Amino acid sequence: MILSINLGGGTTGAFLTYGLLALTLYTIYQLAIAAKRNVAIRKLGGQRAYLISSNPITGTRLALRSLKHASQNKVAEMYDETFNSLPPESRHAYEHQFLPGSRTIETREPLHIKAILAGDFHSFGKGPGFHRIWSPFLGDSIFTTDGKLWHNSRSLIRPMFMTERISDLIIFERQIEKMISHIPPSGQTIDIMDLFFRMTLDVTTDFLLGESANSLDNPNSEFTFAFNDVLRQQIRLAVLRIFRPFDRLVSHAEYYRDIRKIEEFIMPYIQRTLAIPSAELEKLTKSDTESTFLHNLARFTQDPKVIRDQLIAVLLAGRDTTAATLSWTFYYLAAYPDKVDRLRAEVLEFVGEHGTPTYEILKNMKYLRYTIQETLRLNPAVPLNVLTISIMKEALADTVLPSTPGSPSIGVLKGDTVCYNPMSLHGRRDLYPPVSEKFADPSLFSPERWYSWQPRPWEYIPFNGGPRICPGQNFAMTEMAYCIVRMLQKYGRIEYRGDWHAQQDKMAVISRPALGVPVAFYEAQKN
Ligand code: HEM
Repeated sequence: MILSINLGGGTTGAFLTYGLLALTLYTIYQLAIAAKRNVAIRKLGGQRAYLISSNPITGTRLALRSLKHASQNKVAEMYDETFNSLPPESRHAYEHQFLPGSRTIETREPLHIKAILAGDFHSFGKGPGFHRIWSPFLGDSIFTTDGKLWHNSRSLIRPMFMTERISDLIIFERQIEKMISHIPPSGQTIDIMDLFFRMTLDVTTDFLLGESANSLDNPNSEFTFAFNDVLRQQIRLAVLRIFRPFDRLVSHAEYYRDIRKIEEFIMPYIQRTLAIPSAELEKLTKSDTESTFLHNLARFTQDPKVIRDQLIAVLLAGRDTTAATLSWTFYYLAAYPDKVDRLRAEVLEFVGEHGTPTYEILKNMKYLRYTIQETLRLNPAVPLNVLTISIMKEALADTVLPSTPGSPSIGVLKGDTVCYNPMSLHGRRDLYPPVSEKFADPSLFSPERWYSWQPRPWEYIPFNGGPRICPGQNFAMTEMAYCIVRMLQKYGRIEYRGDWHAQQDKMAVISRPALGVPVAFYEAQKN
C-alpha cells in the first residue's frame, strides 16, 4: 500500500515536472514567434494595431463575450463598444490573438478598406481556411476562391448581370404579384419578412433555372427547408472549427443532408440543360423570353460540378441579402407614415395606381432609391466581412494597412485575418456632416438626407467595392424597387404590430430583423 502511494506520488511528480517543462518550452516557442512577427511587422514599416487580447485566457474571454453578444443579437453594439473604447491613436482598428500565430485585425477605417478591396487587392483573399469550411456547400465557386479560379468564376457570371438582361422585369412581376396575393386583407397581421424570404427564393431560382422553387405556394418543400437550414448549419460548423480537431466529434449529418436536398433539386435542371445540343443552346441563349442563367453557364462549361457550384453561390448571394434589406425597409417605413406618404406620392407620380413600372422609370425614382440606400446604410445586409492574406497569389507578400491622420500604418503578415466591418463603418459619426435641417442625426432613418449628401468613396460600402464588388447590385436594386412600387400601389398605410423599439439585429452572415417584421397593410382608397 505504502509502496503504491510512493510510486503514485513519483509518477505524479514526474508528470508535473514534464508538464511544466513542456509548458515552459511552449511558452518560449510562442514568445519567439511573437518576437519574430514583431520584427517582421517593423521591417514592413508598420506597427501593430491596439491589442485587446493576446493569449488563450484573454482570447477565450473575448470569444465568450462575442458568443454572448451573438446570442443576444447585440454584435453591432459589441463592436461599437470595443471601437469606442480604443485610445485616440487607434480609434478605428484593433487586433486580437489567441496565440501569437493567429492574429486578427478588425477595422472600420475607409483607407484600410480601400487598400484591402482595391489598392492592395492582390495581397488579400478569402484564403484556404474559408475555402475548407465553405466548400462542401459552395464548392469552388466565386465565393470560396481567390486568384485565377475566382477570376474565371467572375468572368463566367458577370455577363448574366448586364443591364439588358436585368431590364426585363417579367420575373419580378410574376413573383412579386404572387407574393402580394399572399398578404391578408387590410388590417390583418402578417410577418412580411417571411414572405420576402420566400419571394426572393422564388425570384432567384426563376432567374437562375427558368423555374421557381415556388416557396410562396409551398413553403414546406424539402428544398426550401434545406436552403433555409443550410446556412444555420454552416455557421454552427464554422464556429465549432475553433475547437478543431474536436469539431469532428459533432455530427455533420444535417449539414450534408441539407446539401444533398439542395443538389437533388438543382441537378436535374443542370442535366436537362447539358443534354441540349449546342446549336439549340446557342439559339436559346439569344431568346429574350426563354434564356436563363443556367443556359448561359452551359454555353461556357459542360462541367456539372462547376455549374452546380456557381448556381448555389448566386442563389445564396441573391436571396437572403435582398429579403433582409426589404424586411428592414418595411420595418422602418412602418414607423414613419410621412415617409410612406412621400414614397407613395412618387409611385403615383411616376407609375400611377395601375401602371407597370419599367426599368427606366424605377431608375428615375429618387426617393425610392434613397429609401433603399438609407436602409442599407443603417443595416448593410452583409455587416461583417473577413479576408485573409491570400496564399494563392504569386505576388504574395506581407503588407501594411495605410496610416491615417494620427494613426500609424499597421503591418499585416501572411496568414493574418483582417475583418472589415461595414456596419461599424456606417455607424462612425465623425464621417458624417453635422446634424442640420437637411441632415438628420445619422442614427435615424432619413432617406431625405440623400438629396443633399453623398458619402465619400469607401465610407459607404453595402455592396463591397473594388474587383469583388457585388455583381448583383443592379439586379438587387431593381428587384427591391419593383417590389416596393407594387406594394405601395396597392397599400397606403403600414402599421407595425409588435414592439418596434424592441427590434434587434440578428447577424448570421446576413443581418436581418431578429423579431421578424409583424405588420398590417391597409389598402389605399381607390381614385
Ligand atoms: C441587397 C442586396 C445585396 C447586397 C447588400 C449584396 C452585397 C454583397 C457584398 C457585400 C458582397 C461581397 C461579399 C464577400 O466578399 O464575401 C457581395 C458579393 C456577391 N454578390 Fe451580392 N449583394 C446583394 C444582392 C445580390 C444579388 C441579388 C446577387 C445575384 C443574384 C448577388 C450576387 C453576388 C455575388 C455572385 C457575389 C460574389 C462576388 C465576388 O466575390 O466576386 N448579390 N454582395
